[in-house]
Amino acid sequence: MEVPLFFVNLLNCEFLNITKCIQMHSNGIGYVCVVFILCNLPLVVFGKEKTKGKHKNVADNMETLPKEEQTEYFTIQKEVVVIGSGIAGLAAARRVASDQSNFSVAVYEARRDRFGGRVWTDKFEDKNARGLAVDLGGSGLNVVSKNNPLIELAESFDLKSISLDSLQFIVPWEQKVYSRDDLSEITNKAFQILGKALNESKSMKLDVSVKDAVDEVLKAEQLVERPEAYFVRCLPSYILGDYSMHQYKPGHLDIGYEKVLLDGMGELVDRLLSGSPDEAPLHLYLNKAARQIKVDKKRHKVLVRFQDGSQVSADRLVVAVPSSVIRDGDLLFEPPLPKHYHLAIKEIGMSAGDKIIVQFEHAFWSNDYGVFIRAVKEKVEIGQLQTWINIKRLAGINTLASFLTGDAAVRFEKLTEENAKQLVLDVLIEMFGEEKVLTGGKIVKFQRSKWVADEFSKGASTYPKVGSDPALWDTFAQPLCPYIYFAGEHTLFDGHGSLHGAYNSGIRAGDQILTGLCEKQRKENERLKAEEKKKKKEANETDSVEEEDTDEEDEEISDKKRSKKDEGEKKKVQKDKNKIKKDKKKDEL
Ligand SMILES: Cc1cc2nc3c(=O)[nH]c(=O)nc-3n(C[C@H](O)[C@H](O)[C@H](O)COP(=O)(O)OP(=O)(O)OC[C@H]3O[C@@H](n4cnc5c(N)ncnc54)[C@H](O)[C@@H]3O)c2cc1C
Repeated sequence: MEVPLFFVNLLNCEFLNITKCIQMHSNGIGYVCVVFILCNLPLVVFGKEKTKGKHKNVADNMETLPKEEQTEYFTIQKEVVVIGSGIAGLAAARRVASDQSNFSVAVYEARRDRFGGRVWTDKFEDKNARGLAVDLGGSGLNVVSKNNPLIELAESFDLKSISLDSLQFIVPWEQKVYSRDDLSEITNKAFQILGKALNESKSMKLDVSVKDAVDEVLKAEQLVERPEAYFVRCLPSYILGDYSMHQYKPGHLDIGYEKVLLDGMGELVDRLLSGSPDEAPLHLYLNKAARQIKVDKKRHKVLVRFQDGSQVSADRLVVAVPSSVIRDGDLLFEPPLPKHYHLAIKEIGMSAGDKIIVQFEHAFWSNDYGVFIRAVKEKVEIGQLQTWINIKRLAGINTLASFLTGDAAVRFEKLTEENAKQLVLDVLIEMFGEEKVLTGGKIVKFQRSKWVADEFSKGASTYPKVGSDPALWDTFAQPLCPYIYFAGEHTLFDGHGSLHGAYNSGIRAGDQILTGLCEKQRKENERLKAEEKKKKKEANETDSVEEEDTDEEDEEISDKKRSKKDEGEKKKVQKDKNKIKKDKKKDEL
């Protein structure tokens, strides 16, 4: 065999030349196996003896295939790389791993010490902590969403879920506390206000924020100082300030997140990684922050370069990092993302949101309620520690968890640990009174997230800003065929900003790869093109046939004309002959 030429071809991944090279020199002796390590193909098997089936005459067959499929023809397993080990990335990887005979999959995660992304059951400080008591990221499973597969998934993993029930609404400056029937009257009225705001905004062409639309209704109906007004102003969509009223649906953000897992949401992502007993664990690489994604058309691969200088190549890539990471150019694409992807990522809102968890020596709050909501008066307090979850009621630990949303989260992240703790105490004193809070003793544990400052999340979750269109989210539902696929809560509108949305997007990306969406689309495009070409050709042929027909018709016409002319001429000749005869007779006479 012409060894140097073979290697030149191998280095360039010129499969067609390699096969020809081997065919020329193997003289039909058995099979030749080549491991295309350089080209990152797992195994290629072919031979001349095999007369039936796929490998009968490889070189000839290959020539009939498009270049891109020449690689695929030989590849037994396609390599899939997933960037980002949030719930979306893990769902995509798990889905792809379900077809092990055709795909191998590996997940690369930027963080050094954990996976799960915005799901973070932080057991670092207390390894024996009940997961729920240390959930610093997404934890509530939406029960009103018809599209929430996580409830069933948690059940299949035998994870116990519990419901947050019994709400108490506290209006501190009025020293009023509402619960049960009183509260359901307030919440009903609050949602009537929202409904009115929604209807009025729908009649307007221009979109407005939930906040502005609600404020308008409150002002018009003189409800500003009513408890239902205080309640509606506690809703996250109001707090965010620029949440689109046109795109508003209560279940997206404000209601339904009532079920939590006793062992924490981290347990669910653990199971996605490790799999059920009959599944193999996923391959996960931590401390691998992707920096650049490069499509290598020559090799029909996509390369991922990491911050540490290493790189991997893959046949298919799932990008499951938060939208903010792409928006800020922390992950570069070569060729660059198409313009409409950039536009979408810029227009999609990213909320600021955080959680705090505080454990006391003793519980000083009532265990009759699962959730406490605090109304606020001052603008600066909007979104600041308004909703509190009673972990004691759920897991028997003297712990409360609370949230920061919008500007309040950004400010809170900048506070020192001491100042943050002090603010928490101040708020609790306002809600429950100093005397009671003092009975709680010391703070024994204080944990908080900083999702905005975190370079791998840069915020809590996506939401529709005033004037935005759901189609922005769906932009990322479409892969950059055939190499790059997207997953993440920011890649589908139905479920954006949620755990179930992230999960569903991962399953979608996995399915797009498994079912060969891009290949199908390419074939369909080719079919349409061929059809169009055929139609054009047929149209041309009809034109020329028509032309031929016209010629014949013309000929017919001219024939007729000619015969008429001939007839005319014959008649004239006859006439002339008769005249001559007559003249002759005259002359004879
Ligand atoms: C405080 C808070 C509370 C929430 N509460 C709820 C709730 O109760 N219910 C609910 O449904 N949703 C909730 N959410 C939203 C929910 O957590 C998210 O929608 C969901 O977790 C997003 O998952 P994801 O996989 O799309 O993204 P992520 O979980 O963010 O995953 C992306 C992954 O990519 C990694 N990454 C980033 N950059 C790179 C890079 N360059 N290279 C490699 N890896 C990279 C990140 O580290 C991360 O692991 C909450 C979110 C927050 C922050």
